[in-house]
Amino acid sequence: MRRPSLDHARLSALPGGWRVEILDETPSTNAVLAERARSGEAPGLVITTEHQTAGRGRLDRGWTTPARSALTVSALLRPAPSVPVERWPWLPLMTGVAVATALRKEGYAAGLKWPNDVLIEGRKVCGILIERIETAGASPAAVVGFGINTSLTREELPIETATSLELESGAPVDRTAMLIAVLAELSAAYEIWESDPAALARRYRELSVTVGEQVRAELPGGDVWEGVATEIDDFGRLVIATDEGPRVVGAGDVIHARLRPRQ
Ligand SMILES: O=C(O)CCCC[C@@H]1SC[C@@H]2NC(=O)N[C@@H]21
Repeated sequence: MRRPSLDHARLSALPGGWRVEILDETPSTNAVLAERARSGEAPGLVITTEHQTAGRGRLDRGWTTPARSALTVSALLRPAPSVPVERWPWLPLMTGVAVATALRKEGYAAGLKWPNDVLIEGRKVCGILIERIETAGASPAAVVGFGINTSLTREELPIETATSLELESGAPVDRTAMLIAVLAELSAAYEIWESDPAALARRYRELSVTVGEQVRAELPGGDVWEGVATEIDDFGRLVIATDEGPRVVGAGDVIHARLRPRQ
């Protein structure tokens, strides 16, 4: 059965100033939006597609999904120059807060695996990739990309520790409604990011499913640290109690010992 398309009409006038453009097919919504950002596009533009064929993932991985089986979305922000640059690393975590909050309001038991994977019952349902784009004559842009698996079947999942909303709920997902809900939460989380970083950190910590877990952190330089994740610090980094003492992780891949493959 053909999966339903996004509903242009319901996405045409959204609160928060979001302007949504829907592409039938594109290699990567982040790539399209980054190009628009470089040409000086104003914040608020959202690019989504029915079929992303060569999406970009974290750590140079790919992110490709069958047509109409996911929400593959990129939203353009241009933080005010008055926001300190040290707050930028919180943007991916902020996006995780927005997606997890939207999913929770829809009844999913969503949580955040550090830094910004959204999990349901230990399985990944959404990945997030933020790209910073320098723009001549304007403040730098953040391309906020997220991919939510909405109706992927078990056979279509890229890895056995992934899931989709429909696999979790057993019910069809209205992708248009879900996109509207996530954009509303993105507006709210962005406002908190701009005005009250401590409140954002509190919200992130409430949603974290990594703190308290036995984890293995694989760092970009090749180091591997194992231990219990003890906290998210004020810079959004993960602190791990290893046998050699506390270690602070700013970037890398974190694997939960208890991540469960779908049976
Ligand atoms: O590796 C991850 O977990 C991050 C995946 C991010 C995928 C999204 S889908 C929409 C946007 N466009 C891209 O090319 N990537 C992001």
